[in-house]
Amino acid sequence: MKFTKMHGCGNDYVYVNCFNETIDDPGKVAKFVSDRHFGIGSDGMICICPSDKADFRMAMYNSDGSEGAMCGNGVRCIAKYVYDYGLTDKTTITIETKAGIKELKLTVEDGKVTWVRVDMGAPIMEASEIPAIYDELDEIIDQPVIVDGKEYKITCVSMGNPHGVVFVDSVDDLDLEKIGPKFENHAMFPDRVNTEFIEVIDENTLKMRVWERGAGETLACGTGACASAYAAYLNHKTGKKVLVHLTGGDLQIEYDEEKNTIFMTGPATKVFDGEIELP
Ligand SMILES: N[C@H](CCC[C@H](N)C(=O)O)C(=O)O
Repeated sequence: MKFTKMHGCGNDYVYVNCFNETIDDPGKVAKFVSDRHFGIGSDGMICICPSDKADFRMAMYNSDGSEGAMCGNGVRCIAKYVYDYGLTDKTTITIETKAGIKELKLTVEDGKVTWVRVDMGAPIMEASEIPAIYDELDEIIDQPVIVDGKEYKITCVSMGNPHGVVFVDSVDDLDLEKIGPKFENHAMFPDRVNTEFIEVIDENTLKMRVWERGAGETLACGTGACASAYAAYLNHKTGKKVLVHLTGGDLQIEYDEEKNTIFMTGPATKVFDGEIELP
């Protein structure tokens, strides 16, 4: 199987051009290639597929083989892939995902895509749609949750995939390996959850660490940065536009209230091309 290793702010995936490759059991292949010792090493696998509704279609799989509906860093990298490899010459493209069709605007320098702005769509707060269960609440905003004997306050947002946003005093002090899985598998999230731990630096800046559903701690999460920026705005901690410092880089997130949509702008980077024999 031919592949390209790419990342957005260090959130790395194995990208497969499914115009040329056929993958019978993508969940199993994702698990194999993601292994950092016995495989290629990545947070998961992303398939770039034809679409009858948009220019391209994304299918994303976590490193544990589970399928995710949406991936913010992934759609930016697909934009770079399809432009740089000549699958399109358009600088505004649409990508179909399991969370709807996203529009992306590409910045091209010296013939290559460097930067991508994505219309990520509306944040979803309805608990049943996330899905998240908290008493009879329709929306879960700044609610106490006890994890590992400690009380945290959580705000739940879907960006097409489920997120729990937790504001903390310092993200550096967290033992994510210990608390991450407890949030991910908490009884309030029937489909598990991606958890963002957020330190508010000032009204324009957030610092974030993430424990992703199906992948563990990753260096960045685009949908998570959007969910966190919206949660920070809802909780009156920031304005509508913030810079999010993630472990592997920065993303600019802007909530457009009039359109009720979130714009995410960030880098997309190719690491290398390769070929792997699948077991
Ligand atoms: N890293 C991705 C999100 C992956 C989400 C996945 N872990 C799930 O929802 O199961 C991003 O940049 O948005």
